[in-house]
Amino acid sequence: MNESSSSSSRAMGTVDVDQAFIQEPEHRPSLSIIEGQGIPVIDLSPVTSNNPSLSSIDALVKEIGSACKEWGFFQVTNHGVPLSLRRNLLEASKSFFAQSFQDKKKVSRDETSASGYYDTEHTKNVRDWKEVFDFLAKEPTLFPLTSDEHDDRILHWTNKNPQHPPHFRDILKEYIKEMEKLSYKLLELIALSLGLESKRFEEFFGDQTSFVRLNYYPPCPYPHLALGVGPHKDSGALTILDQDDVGGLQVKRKTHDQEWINVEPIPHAYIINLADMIQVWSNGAYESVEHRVIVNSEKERFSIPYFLFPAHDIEVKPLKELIHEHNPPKYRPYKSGKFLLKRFEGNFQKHREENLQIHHFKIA
Ligand SMILES: O=C(O)CCC(=O)C(=O)O
Ligand SMILES: [Fe+2]
Repeated sequence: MNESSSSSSRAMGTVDVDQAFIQEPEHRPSLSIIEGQGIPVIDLSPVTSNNPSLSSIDALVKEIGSACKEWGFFQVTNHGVPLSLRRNLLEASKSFFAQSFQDKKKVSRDETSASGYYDTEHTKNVRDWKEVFDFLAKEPTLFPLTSDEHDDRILHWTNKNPQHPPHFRDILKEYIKEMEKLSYKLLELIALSLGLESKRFEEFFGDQTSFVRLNYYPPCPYPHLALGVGPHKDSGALTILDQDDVGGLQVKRKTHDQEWINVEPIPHAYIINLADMIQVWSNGAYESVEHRVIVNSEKERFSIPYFLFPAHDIEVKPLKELIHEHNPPKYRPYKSGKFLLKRFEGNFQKHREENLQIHHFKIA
């Protein structure tokens, strides 16, 4: 966290608490451990090995379908992403965040591009206890200038490229290639599990606006009051997350009790979560699930999500194959890029109004 973050602090008990980080009482985490069955762990070898049998792929599609329905969150093993590349990226991330604030600020995000460093993200209007570096999958990434539906002006976003650590850009580029491969495999499995043609989702991702995020959660002196990331749903298609061995990610269980469940770190696995657009495309058959990150008073934590987003001008709406007389569309169409801009605009200060969410597009 930068030095200016304490400028608005006031004393609360013995710790100096910056009010911008403080969650409303209902969102403050209980730090006791919740026992319970964790999210499913799925072996992807039927689609990553050389000679898969058709029956093993069928079984995998069924497993993915149940995980999507029951949890919206699962972990995958044997996903094909080289471990050495993941280690290199994690080391590069640690070495980037270990620099001084002045050095990190040299690659700050600004209005010319969403790529870069910042430590001021707000989720639902409360400041997150974390630092971030975002890197776009495509260069340039085309994105609307404003959220106004009638404004056709487009920006060409490019990446911010830190001088340190060396090869930062090359490692990220290589990592993005792997994420693209894995995300297309997952989209195929999800399409098949919904009874769709396997490549059904691919057309949305030609000019994709996906990005990799490096998250750094410093130790936090008041983990009972703040969160690394407040409760939210991801707004793209899906997210592929690499987390280190510290833990802190929690997912809201879909059963009636709505408990927060810890997502236990499993060495070498990836966490997959469905995001808002899969919910709309599937007409609510699958749902985007709420999750959050709790912080730790002693340990720092690193995580690396890859957010898969379609092209900015894709109109997101329930897929026609899934719509029929007894299953009419449950969501109004929206333009991917305009929706995201409206949502970001709402993320900037702490105020009580809810920022734009997918349920605002629900047809009553
Ligand atoms: O750090 C994590 O484990 C998850 C972060 C997250 O949910 C997000 O950045 O959207
Ligand atoms: Fe998230």
